[in-house]
Amino acid sequence: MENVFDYEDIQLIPNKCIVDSRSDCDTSVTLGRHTFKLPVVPANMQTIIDESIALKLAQEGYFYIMHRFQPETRMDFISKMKDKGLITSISVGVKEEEFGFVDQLKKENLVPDYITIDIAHGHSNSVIRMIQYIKEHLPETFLIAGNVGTPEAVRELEHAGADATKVGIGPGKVCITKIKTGFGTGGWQLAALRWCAKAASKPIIADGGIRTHGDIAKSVRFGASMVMIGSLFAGHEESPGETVERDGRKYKEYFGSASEFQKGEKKNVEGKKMYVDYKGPLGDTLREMEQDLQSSISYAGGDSLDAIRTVDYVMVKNSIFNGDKVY
Ligand SMILES: NC(=O)C1=CN([C@@H]2O[C@H](COP(=O)(O)OP(=O)(O)OC[C@H]3O[C@@H](n4cnc5c(N)ncnc54)[C@H](OP(=O)(O)O)[C@@H]3O)[C@@H](O)[C@H]2O)C=CC1
Ligand SMILES: Nc1nc2c(ncn2[C@@H]2O[C@H](COP(=O)(O)O)[C@@H](O)[C@H]2O)c(=O)[nH]1
Repeated sequence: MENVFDYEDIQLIPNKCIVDSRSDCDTSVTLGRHTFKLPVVPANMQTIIDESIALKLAQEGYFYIMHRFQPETRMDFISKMKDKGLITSISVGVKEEEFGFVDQLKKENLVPDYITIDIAHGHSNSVIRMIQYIKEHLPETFLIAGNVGTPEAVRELEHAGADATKVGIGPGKVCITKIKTGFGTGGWQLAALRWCAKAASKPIIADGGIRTHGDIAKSVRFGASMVMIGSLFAGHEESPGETVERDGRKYKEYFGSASEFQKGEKKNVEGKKMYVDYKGPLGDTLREMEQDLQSSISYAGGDSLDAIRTVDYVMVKNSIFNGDKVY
């Protein structure tokens, strides 16, 4: 790796605009058999998504991935979504009982449209075994596997049968993997995405480290088909986390999936908890994301996401905010 950079080190270079209004720009993206309004998916974390947010997102044409931290509710969730004719998208782990869960899905013919294997260190035999098992028993399901941070890992998971890979180890806002283990893509997530995307033959989901809406366009430029976001989706009215009030201001909790709060014990903790500003309704953020991305497309000189994928860029080395604090 020669070029190491992150989101704030990059600016995309504008091209001549071909639309008369930003609303003429189409932000939709196809992943698997379905097309979604935005190339963005809220993180499959317990303080980011729950069943009612999943329902709202699916009804409104956004991609979602339900988390895996209430495993006993997953069958019922899939049934309810299927009854309403909505897309089903869930997460699994790799422990022994998850193989039984896959068997149960097959037996009851509750085949999810999307399954995400959600593991910290996805470049592992346990993940490869799970990919092979799901592909054997639920071949119709679009399978996302992660997380990884190297081209070798992308190639190996694709070769095992994954339909998409998720890139990002340690760049998350509530992540402490980078501090506790010394490993990961924290601090160079955008460069790692580029490195992985060059090796990929299937879609890549960039996961973690998104701090501004412009980072979504940058992810698309560097090879992402979809972008997974936690912290920017935390703190909404609908967000599952606890709400607290301090000095007249509202905050909501956001904790890591490998935090003590999620695990209920202090073992192999690689995540922390924080409180983020209350942000109001989720719909407002989704709308603003869409408008900002439409504007990105217009600056790229096109009318669809593809225009962003080939724009030129410059490296500005940590200077684009000139010391301003954003978000
Ligand atoms: N994207 C990221 O940077 C990170 C994300 N996370 C999130 O935290 C959650 C928990 O992740 P995870 O701990 O993987 O899931 P689990 O706690 O479900 O662990 C899955 C299995 O993998 C084993 N395992 C976990 N980490 C390693 C490792 N480094 N080497 C070998 N075996 C390992 C575990 O055993 P054992 O516990 O005994 O080792 C367990 O058997 C997930 O939602 C994940 O996305 C966590 C850290 C980083
Ligand atoms: N190292 C850890 N990473 C975690 C944990 N829980 C979730 N995550 C990852 O973070 C992203 C969200 O990142 P953000 O910058 O948008 O907030 C999420 O999708 C996971 O991949 C954790 O406990 N430790």
